[in-house]
Amino acid sequence: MTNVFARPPALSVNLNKIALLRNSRDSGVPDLLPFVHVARAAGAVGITLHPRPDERHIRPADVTAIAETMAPWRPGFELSLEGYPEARFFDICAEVRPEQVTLVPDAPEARTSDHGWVMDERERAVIAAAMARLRPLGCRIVLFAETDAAAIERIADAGATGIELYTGPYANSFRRGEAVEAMLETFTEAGRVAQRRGLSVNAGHDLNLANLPALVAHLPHLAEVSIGHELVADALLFGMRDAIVAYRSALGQPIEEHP
Ligand SMILES: CC(=O)[C@@H](O)[C@H](O)COP(=O)(O)O
Ligand SMILES: NCC(=O)COP(=O)(O)O
Repeated sequence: MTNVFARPPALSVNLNKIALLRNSRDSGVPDLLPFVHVARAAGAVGITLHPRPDERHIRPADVTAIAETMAPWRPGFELSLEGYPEARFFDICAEVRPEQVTLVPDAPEARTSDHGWVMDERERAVIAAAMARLRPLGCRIVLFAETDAAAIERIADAGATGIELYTGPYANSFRRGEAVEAMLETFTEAGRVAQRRGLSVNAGHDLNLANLPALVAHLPHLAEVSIGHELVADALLFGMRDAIVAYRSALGQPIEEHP
């Protein structure tokens, strides 16, 4: 299937790994704020931040400072926060009122986000409480999801705005040179289920310049990808601006000539 009619997906730049490097010393270097300016100038749709409970990378103060930096350009240049639905995270969201919140089912000690919501009875209760807290903020409420049609249906029943499809296993198989066509077809089917239920479709985790085009081709109406780890790794090699432009090109976005 080719994504020939829908608008190319937008790119939100996740700065977690810049913060991880910053936290390895007490100098405050690298400062995150210049990367916000570069991301906007390079055509990203916004910034994604994941203030985890252990503050291994993004801290609440980073969210506040980045929101203030972005203020003149919001809501067009979007702030997107990711996190587990608990009081600390809700307080951060209430303070900066992001355009989008993506809820992940991560345990506090999780090494990274490595699964979506199954929406069993316990999780449905957690999400219902989260919806009550987040809806008044007026943000899009997205749930991290796997390509499980039944779970996506339950996410729609819970009143979410959209899903973010977890792409970690796909990226891993792609990296190992394994056949991924079957996985891509499951993304296509998951996208169909989401679209039928009125859910927007985002995607994320371990996406990179090599594995993006096939995913985009198999996910018509993919609205947005949020990318951090591999984009920052590429930025170490060829600069943040050029990395963002390369990822936008891999998404099929028209690249305007920069002066
Ligand atoms: C939800 C997801 O896949 C990522 O956005 C997540 O934020 C990655 O977290 P780490 O950067 O802590 O691995
Ligand atoms: N939601 C995915 C994200 O924000 C970044 O994930 P990754 O590219 O760091 O794996």
